[in-house]
Amino acid sequence: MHGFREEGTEKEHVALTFGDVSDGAPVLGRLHSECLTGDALFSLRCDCGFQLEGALQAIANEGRGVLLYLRQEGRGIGLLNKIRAYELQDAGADTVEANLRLGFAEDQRDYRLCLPMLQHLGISSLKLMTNNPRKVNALTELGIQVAERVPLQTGLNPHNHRYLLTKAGKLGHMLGNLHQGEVAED
Ligand SMILES: Nc1nc2c(ncn2[C@@H]2O[C@H](COP(=O)(O)OP(=O)(O)OP(=O)(O)O)[C@@H](O)[C@H]2O)c(=O)[nH]1
Ligand SMILES: [Zn+2]
Repeated sequence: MHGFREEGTEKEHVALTFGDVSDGAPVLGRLHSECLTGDALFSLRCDCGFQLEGALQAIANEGRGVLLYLRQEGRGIGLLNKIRAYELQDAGADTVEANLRLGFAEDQRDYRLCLPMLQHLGISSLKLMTNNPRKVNALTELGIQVAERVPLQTGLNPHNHRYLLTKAGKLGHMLGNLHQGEVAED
């Protein structure tokens, strides 16, 4: 485990590595944005906890990989604002509309902080586990090669179905099999 402090925000980020990641070959990796509710409190409103567990399992299976745990709670708006956004969503807004109503962009994340973290670890090429094209583009622009995008689709349930549809429809996430009929109702 490697700890990093971001200049300016003073946020503390963490990298977990498994095996030798600095030999130059593409590394199975995940940029995971903090989600206290999903990652630690088992919320079913999103897919974050399932993705975190799935990514760590995949890295363990591969015997080699990296997870950057980025303190970008709520797509960068912070925990308390995410709770406010959830209240708006309970009143009918979707996840993007809620952010906009609170005066934020739909996605406030900035991935530039990943570059010094990956450089420190000797990683220049990733097999990136994500459904989010913005992460692929951001890393590529930073000069990190994305040798492969590995889909990370897991945790679909009745509570996050609408949220995932919005991510696919408005945020460009590459998610297949989101049809209502395939979701068991509770
Ligand atoms: N503002 C806001 N943030 C949310 C909401 N639900 C989850 N999040 C945050 O969204 C971030 C995860 O982003 P996602 O869009 O789910 O996934 P991603 O990281 O972009 O893409 P993947 O790599 O495919 O997982 C975490 O920081 C969560 O806290 C929501 O309704 N509103
Ligand atoms: Zn989440």
